Amino acid sequence: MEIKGTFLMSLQSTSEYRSILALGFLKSEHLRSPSALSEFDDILDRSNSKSLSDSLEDIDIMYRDYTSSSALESNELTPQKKHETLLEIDNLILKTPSDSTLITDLSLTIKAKDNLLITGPSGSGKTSLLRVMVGLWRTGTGKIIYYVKGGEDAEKSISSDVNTPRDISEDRGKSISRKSGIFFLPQKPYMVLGTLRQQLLYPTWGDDLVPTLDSDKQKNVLPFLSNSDDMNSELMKPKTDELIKIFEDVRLGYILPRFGLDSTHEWSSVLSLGEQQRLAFARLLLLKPQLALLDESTSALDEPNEVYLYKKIAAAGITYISVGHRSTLSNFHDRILCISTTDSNNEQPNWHIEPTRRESSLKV
Ligand SMILES: Nc1ncnc2c1ncn2[C@@H]1O[C@H](COP(=O)(O)OP(=O)(O)OP(=O)(O)O)[C@@H](O)[C@H]1O
Repeated sequence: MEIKGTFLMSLQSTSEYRSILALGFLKSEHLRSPSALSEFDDILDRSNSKSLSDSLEDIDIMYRDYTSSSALESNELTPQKKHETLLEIDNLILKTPSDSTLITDLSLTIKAKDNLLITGPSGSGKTSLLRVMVGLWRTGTGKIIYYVKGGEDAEKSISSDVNTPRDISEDRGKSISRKSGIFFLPQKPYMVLGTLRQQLLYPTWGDDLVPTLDSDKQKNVLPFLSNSDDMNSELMKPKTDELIKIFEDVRLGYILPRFGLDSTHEWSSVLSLGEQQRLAFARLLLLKPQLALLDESTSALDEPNEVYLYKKIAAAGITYISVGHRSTLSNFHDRILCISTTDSNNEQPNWHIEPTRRESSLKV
């Protein structure tokens, strides 16, 4: 995964900026800070001059209600059933904002519990594909359709928010993403200013939190949220004993006696990257989204911890798509999407899908 610059500087186009706004990700507190404002001005100025990338933005992302999935293989319409279609990618041609083609004519369907690993050489476009899937990039052509609960409402909200950024309120942004049932975990998890309790509750129950945008280490993070609007209610908010259990579940129980749940620290400095990655999995296990997009999210973990966490999310019924280089990752996935670098002399698609061969002892 390529990570360069600050979070703000990593926004590549007006659509990224709008997507972030649409998700209510940037809080008004940040927009009031002079340095943040000037960074935003810079971004907008640069974005306005990016007529090339904007003119290339032709990838459609749609959210449909899961009951409309044509690929349902049973007559029962209960969500989360195995074989329920969660995602369809149709004839996707993925380009960078500077118009280089990364992936040619990709079509694939992801069904519940059909976990996909994306591999390929460095620079082939794995992270870019996830960027497109979460709406950060739209450069290229084709369609991405998510089948989620309340999909049609989510679709309407997204298109209107993207088209009318002035009208975007944080609440609307949050409710859109809550409906999406999709959660994106980057390699470097997003640490908010606050307590460990608040780290865990972010982003779903973290309405009072301030993202730490001032650190060079915080970037490229788009927390799409989970199950339903109800998730945000105080009633659903996890209680202290549940939070403690989740820390134990991701093998982070040992940090609680050290810090407690309610003291504030600069967590991106205090916790190792592996600990931050486990904390991000704790958020995932609290939210239990339908689909998780994992971009080298276990890269700083040793193999036993990686196996353990994948087993946990599989047991929680979360379907996932991972990007990663480690060969052991194939043990936790059903299929591999292999992307190769594009060759202008070859008209064949630069990708293929193959089943994984798993070591039975490591299967999740
Ligand atoms: N904003 C941008 N404008 C132009 N090109 C870009 C931009 N961002 C990334 N790229 C290029 O797109 C290509 C794919 O990048 P990407 O990060 O998707 O690769 P990757 O397969 O995830 O690589 P790695 O395995 O090293 O993480 C790279 O050549 C990169 O330089």
